[in-house]
Amino acid sequence: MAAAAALNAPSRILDEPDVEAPIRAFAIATMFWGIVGFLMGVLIASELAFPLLNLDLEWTTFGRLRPVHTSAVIFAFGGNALIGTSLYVVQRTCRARLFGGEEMGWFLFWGYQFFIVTAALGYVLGVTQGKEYAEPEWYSDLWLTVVWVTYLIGYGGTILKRREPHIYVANWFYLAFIITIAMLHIVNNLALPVGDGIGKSYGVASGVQDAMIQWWYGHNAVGFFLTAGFLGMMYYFIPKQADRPVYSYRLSIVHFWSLIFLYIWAGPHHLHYTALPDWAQTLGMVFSIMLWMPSWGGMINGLMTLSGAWDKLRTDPGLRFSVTAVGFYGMSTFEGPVMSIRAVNSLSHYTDWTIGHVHSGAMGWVGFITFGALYYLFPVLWKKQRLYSDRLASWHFWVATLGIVLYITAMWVSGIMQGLMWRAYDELGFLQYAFVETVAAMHPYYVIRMLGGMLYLSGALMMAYNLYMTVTAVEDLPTAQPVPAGALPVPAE
Ligand code: HEM
Ligand code: HEM
Ligand SMILES: [Cu+2]
Repeated sequence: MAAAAALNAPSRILDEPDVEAPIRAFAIATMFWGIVGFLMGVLIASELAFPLLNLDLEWTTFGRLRPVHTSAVIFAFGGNALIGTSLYVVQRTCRARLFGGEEMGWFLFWGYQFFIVTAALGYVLGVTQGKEYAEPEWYSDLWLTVVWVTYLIGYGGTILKRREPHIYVANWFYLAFIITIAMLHIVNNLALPVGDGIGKSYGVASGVQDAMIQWWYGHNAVGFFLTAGFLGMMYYFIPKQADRPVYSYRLSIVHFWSLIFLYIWAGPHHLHYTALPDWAQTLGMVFSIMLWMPSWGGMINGLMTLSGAWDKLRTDPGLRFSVTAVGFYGMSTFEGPVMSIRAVNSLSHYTDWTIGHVHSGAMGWVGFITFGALYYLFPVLWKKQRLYSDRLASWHFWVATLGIVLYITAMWVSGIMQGLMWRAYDELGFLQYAFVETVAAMHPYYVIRMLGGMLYLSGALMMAYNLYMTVTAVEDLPTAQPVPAGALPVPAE
């Protein structure tokens, strides 16, 4: 009950435009970086299909642009979505203004954009730590640490000064995301700058310890950035869009604790058949398989929230994105545990199967839950009566879904084919295929993936146009009349 009351708490105290202004900026930045990141994805997908497009220039090669893509979609698109929505959600569910106010919001906004730009510039110029998803060199890392600590203070401070006794579950997920990312970021980036320039450092760990720390980081970046944070989004926006309380509040708490407890141990599934001791690989595998359960618990909780409101899927395209996102979440969290089984991983590792798994989670879950939230947020944040065009949003939905389906089915086929070709022997015990033959066999699938990416990108462009028109062409909400105190809703205790 307390939870439902928190979710429906009146947001009148937040009506002053100032606190919302940085959140509007985060919403715009999410859209902007999303398009940049998807465009980069299409570009590197095209480079894999047609290597000529590398242009023979160091700045435009696949090797340098790939981290521009991954960082743009994860940290710029996903990060702006998470910071923006978390600041929106925490103020409403806590009935408190952002701790640190508008200034804090703007510092976070510009500080984070500055981090993104310094990191991306480094990649293009060849400055990198060479650690996947942790490529930025020490100067960008230090700056991000400052911004992130500010974020923790702003977010935590808002929870501490809340006027609603209960801490709604979405905040738990967001807080786990903020705290864990701080810990991962600091430990994985411990490094000593060397040389007279600023572009080089050595990490403090080496060998297999370094590998383990890197994949403890990498795996939990998936678990806490791409999963926990977006689950916070799910737990706030799906009930709002469906106009129903969370299906089971108790399940959401079980979901939370089991998920964060299990995720943190599963990192070694990225290091099967390496120098990492066998027992650690087995540990990672076992925890990954167990992770299937809380993941599906969360999926069921998200989907069942629609009980009695399924008809809304026909009329609310934003909700359609959110619910399909939860479906993709369920799919990728089933595929992940399967791939973590060592025998399966011996086939899938290093192949496009991994890339397909990544993108059903990334484009399907992370992308779609964010699109759903943006379609909900834009009219609310700009106080508009409605979305400019439901029809266009519907087009976005189908075009993007088709794009994902093309992407991941192409990668399943090419990945499994690639794995099988690598391990094929002839009757004399020689490898049956030269490596270059496997590369040639990938070509048609790389073209299909590129087309899938183009569809996904064009969907995002439709969204950008739709949201722009929502802000500029849709009538404002009538200005709210002050509500007499006696008419305020009271939580049912
Ligand atoms: C237009 C849509 C997209 C296209 C065309 C695309 C394309 C690509 C390509 C070609 C790669 C490199 C694959 C390889 O090295 O073989 C890649 C990697 C990656 N992309 Fe995307 N991508 C898209 C959207 C996204 C989104 C929305 C996310 C995350 C939210 C994402 C996250 C990643 C990650 C994490 C990797 C690295 C995977 C790994 O190392 O296993 N991508 N993408
Ligand atoms: C129960 C949940 C999950 C488990 C157990 C799991 C497991 C795995 C496994 C075994 C791999 C392959 C490692 C390798 O062979 O190198 C992998 C790769 C990956 N997964 Fe998942 N996965 C899960 C959910 C997700 C979700 C929801 C996302 C995205 C939102 C995701 C993103 C990734 C990424 C980005 C990689 C590639 C890492 C890299 O090599 O660069 N995973 N996952
Ligand atoms: Cu992992």
